[in-house]
Amino acid sequence: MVDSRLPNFRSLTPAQRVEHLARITDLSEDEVALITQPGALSVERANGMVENVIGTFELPLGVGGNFQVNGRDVLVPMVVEEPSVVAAASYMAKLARDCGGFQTSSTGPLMRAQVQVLGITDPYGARLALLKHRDEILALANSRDKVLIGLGGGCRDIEVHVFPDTARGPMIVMHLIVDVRDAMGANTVNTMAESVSPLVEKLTAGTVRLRILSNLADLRLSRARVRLTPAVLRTPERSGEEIIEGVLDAYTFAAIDPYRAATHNKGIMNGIDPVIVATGNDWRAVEAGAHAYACRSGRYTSLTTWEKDTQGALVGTIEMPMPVGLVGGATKTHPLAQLSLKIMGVQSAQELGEVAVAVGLAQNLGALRALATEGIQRGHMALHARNIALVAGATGDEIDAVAKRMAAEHDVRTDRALALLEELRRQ
Ligand SMILES: CC(C)(COP(=O)([O-])OP(=O)([O-])OC[C@H]1O[C@@H](n2cnc3c(N)ncnc32)[C@H](O)[C@@H]1OP(=O)([O-])[O-])[C@@H](O)C(=O)NCCC(=O)NCCSC(=O)C[C@@](C)(O)CC(=O)[O-]
Ligand SMILES: NC(=O)C1=CN([C@@H]2O[C@H](COP(=O)(O)OP(=O)(O)OC[C@H]3O[C@@H](n4cnc5c(N)ncnc54)[C@H](OP(=O)(O)O)[C@@H]3O)[C@@H](O)[C@H]2O)C=CC1
Repeated sequence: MVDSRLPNFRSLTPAQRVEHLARITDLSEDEVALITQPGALSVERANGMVENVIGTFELPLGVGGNFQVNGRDVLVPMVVEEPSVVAAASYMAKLARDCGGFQTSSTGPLMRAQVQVLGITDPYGARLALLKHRDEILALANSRDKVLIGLGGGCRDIEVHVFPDTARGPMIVMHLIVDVRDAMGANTVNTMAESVSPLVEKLTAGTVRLRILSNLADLRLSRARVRLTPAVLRTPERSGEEIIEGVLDAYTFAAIDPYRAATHNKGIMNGIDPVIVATGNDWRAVEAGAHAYACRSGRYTSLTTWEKDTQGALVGTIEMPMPVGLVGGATKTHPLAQLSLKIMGVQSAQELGEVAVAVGLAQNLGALRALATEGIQRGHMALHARNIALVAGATGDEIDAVAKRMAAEHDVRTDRALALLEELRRQ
């Protein structure tokens, strides 16, 4: 079993980190080379993925450490350009593991496809016509994807939503509810939606326009819960109780105010998107689902909840759509995507979604804890300082030397980095 606790990982060189990772996750020499050498995604392969390709664009690949999910240690590959994200997630995962880590669950992998029908005068009558022929519609949808049916997936049900009075006249929207197993499922459900459209037109005497999945994947939810005692949260400067009160104040702000909720949820996605990108999944789909779900009550609010239990411990939860796959899209074409799954040791798309939301919950706590106590700048800017040093032209040992001076001075700016670099080079 992998030990995800990574003490001193930060003080290793990237090569030493990969060596450690390879040892504990059993990576082959070829897999190590994929991580360490540039060009894991060849231009030839990239050219097969999207259009007008002229090259590839690399981003840092880090590892979120310390995660324990349902009692299993998980190393989390994170592709992200923003400093302090990996550190904050690892930090909160370290605290959480002392309290049993993250407990997760999820719904089945059910996606929705929408079929828009116009040109009808009796939308409620058309609804009943579709519901009456539900089995026929399901059979037709399921005749299209033998592989998915063989894997135990397929179209499970239909819903019909009526919009009796729109700017374009009465409209009905039929949803296909499809179990997409280990795929993200967009192409799968879109094919089904297109294939049932002639039957839908026949049954409703209407005209079908759009046939496309819904990114509000509210039937495909992943959930995570974490519980941290005051003793675990305590720092030399502050009691655990004080930190919990601060986190609860911060959460309440996000729960009541959409201006704050947008930033709060961005902090959650700081943790989730890097996992989605590292596994070759469609982060726009996950982002769209997250924010639409955050608005499901009609008011945009927090994707997480934070509360205090009767023993005074902080309890955090998250629930959100997680349309991710282990197959399909770029998950098998980008060589590093499958490697990320191997490092995580996940066996199903559901498990991947659950790990991703656990990381999002940890990330949210990392930001709230910092914001409600010392402020975000100390930890974040200290790590961002390395970026600024690079912008100023620092190389090799100069990067850390310049970054440390700026962090110590609480003055992280490019002009200061340039001055420090000049000073360093004069010595
Ligand atoms: C940055 C820390 C973690 C420092 O915090 P610290 O107290 O200086 O950390 P530490 O040195 O005591 O280390 C504690 C643990 O953190 C991890 N850690 C610590 N440093 C590193 C590092 N260099 N490399 C790798 N891991 C690191 C590591 O796991 C370490 O344990 P160890 O393994 O060493 O026993 C803390 O200040 C923090 O969590 N800050 C919050 C940062 C954050 O949220 N960043 C997100 C970007 S800001 C944003 O975009 C979102 C936001 C804030 O707007 C969202 C919102 O408003 O809600
Ligand atoms: N609005 C959106 O979010 C949209 C997103 N997209 C894109 O769609 C792509 C994802 O679509 P998706 O349908 O997942 O991709 P694919 O169509 O590439 O893969 C799904 C197919 O893989 C096959 N398959 C093999 N093994 C499994 C398994 N274990 N579980 C499930 N299916 C399996 C199935 O049948 P078979 O082998 O017969 O194919 C299935 O239909 C992403 O690239 C996304 O960006 C596209 C349109 C809109």
